[in-house]
Amino acid sequence: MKLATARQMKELDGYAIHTLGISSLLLMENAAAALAEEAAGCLMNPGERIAVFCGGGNNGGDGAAAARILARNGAEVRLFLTGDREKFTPDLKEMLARYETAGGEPEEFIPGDPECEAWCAGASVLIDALFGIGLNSPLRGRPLAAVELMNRLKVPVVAADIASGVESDTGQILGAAPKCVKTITFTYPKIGHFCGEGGLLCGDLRVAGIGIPEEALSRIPDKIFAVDDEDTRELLPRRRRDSHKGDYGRVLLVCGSRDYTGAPAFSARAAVRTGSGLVFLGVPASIHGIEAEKNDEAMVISLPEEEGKLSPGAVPVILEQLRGCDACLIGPGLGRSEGVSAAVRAVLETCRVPLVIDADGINALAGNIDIWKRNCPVILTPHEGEFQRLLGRPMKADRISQAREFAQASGCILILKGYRTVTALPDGRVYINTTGNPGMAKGGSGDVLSGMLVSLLGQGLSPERAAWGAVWLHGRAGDTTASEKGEYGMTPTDMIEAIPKATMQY
Ligand SMILES: NC(=O)C1=CN([C@@H]2O[C@H](COP(=O)(O)OP(=O)(O)OC[C@H]3O[C@@H](n4cnc5c(N)ncnc54)[C@H](O)[C@@H]3O)[C@@H](O)[C@H]2O)[C@@H](O)CC1
Ligand SMILES: [K+]
Repeated sequence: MKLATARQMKELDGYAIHTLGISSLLLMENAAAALAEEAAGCLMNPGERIAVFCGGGNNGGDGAAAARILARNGAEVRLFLTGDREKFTPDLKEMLARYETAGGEPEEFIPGDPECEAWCAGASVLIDALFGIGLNSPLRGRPLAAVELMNRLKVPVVAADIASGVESDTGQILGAAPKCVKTITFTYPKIGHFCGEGGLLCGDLRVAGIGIPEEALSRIPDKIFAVDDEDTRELLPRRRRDSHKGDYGRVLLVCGSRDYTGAPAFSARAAVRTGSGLVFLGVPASIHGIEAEKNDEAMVISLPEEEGKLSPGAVPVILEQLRGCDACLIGPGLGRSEGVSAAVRAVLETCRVPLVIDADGINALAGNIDIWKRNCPVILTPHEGEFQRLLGRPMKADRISQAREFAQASGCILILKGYRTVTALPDGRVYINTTGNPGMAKGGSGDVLSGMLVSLLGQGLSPERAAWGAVWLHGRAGDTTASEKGEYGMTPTDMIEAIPKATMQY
């Protein structure tokens, strides 16, 4: 699902209005009709109360027009204004005039007014039309008081375009924002509906067309996406009836240390469950027996080690194993040592097939290995802590900008894990994941993801599709697990067991 930035939306609206000659008031009426329909959906009967909070921009204009439509349909509507009248946009002024012509009386919102608060407490729905994509500073004064009132009352809030106070391009809250049951957005969803706090506040999201023609819509570049069911429909390769295990990839996983015996098993079992033909798991010699015990399907290879971690002597064995493999994963549970750094460096320089570098593989890269020296597509899968170590400094911008900048500069695909994991591609495209839940926030989850990812790469998916596809599928397996076991008790092992169900739609 394509997303738009605030600037792109403004350019698109401007193009529709000034170049195609579509009336801005018509666009606003269309937006308001969709908003009114959603608000009316919250009523038990048409005569119930609705409070509409309008700001001084065109988002307020949507609210004013929706107020007129709802009142005409029999609702008991009050419209509260929070902006300075002198600064109202022309379209808001026109919508207020139409509201008055229809018999409505816009009121000034007075913070703390007991009569207003008591009336609003008896409403069936509140409409938040304070700010949309034009928000440019933290909420203060009357708009802030209106948001605080909305959050205090136990009345469902429906947002016009985006919850006011949510920054459209990042999802960050500027000052405060209402918790909404529904958001009705126009033309394209925005990043702020999926990322950051904004993703938690918008409630059910509906996207309404407001009459901007197809030819104009294509002006928004295909750069930012929220991955949805539609995008992943054809994700996995078909398994032909006459195929054999060689058709589903040989993958090499280099993982584990004496202190981390779970990570290799999570990754290897996840790769098996995601459909790999052959999984080779290279681990330090001292845990070979443990891993062999844990993994029936994977072929466990013993690697030279020192004190439970890979030694430089492991490098030639790993490189030998790498030959003939279709994809490689290095990192989960390796710990930190000279041998680990040597192995990561050697694999990076030698590998000719897609390479996933995760966890301690990323830590080994931080500061001392040049990731530009490589001959294969590289996918890095850090969480925020690992990412900052990789950058060598704290993140200074929002997750999306930071991830995109890194992917473009390094030429690597970056999967920045966390709530709404971001996959950034070297060409500037960014995919925001929509699956997953807090039950997955447990040690071992990341190892499951990297195993699924290397499996998809081995099965021949392009590195781009494998990256955002594995993240989505991993979240889906997590969601299936949470629905069966609950978020508290679910484990990475449960998630691995849920991968088959998560892949069953294909
Ligand atoms: N023709 C169009 O452009 C359409 C616009 N529509 C609506 O218009 C919205 C965008 O309208 P605007 O660009 O007027 O912007 P907004 O209505 O989002 O409001 C921003 C206005 O308030 C000011 N402002 C920003 N942050 C503030 C703050 N923290 N405190 C006080 N004032 C602040 C800004 O200077 C700006 O004038 C969309 O989100 C959408 O709801 C829809 O009606 C569809 C068509
Ligand atoms: K709003």
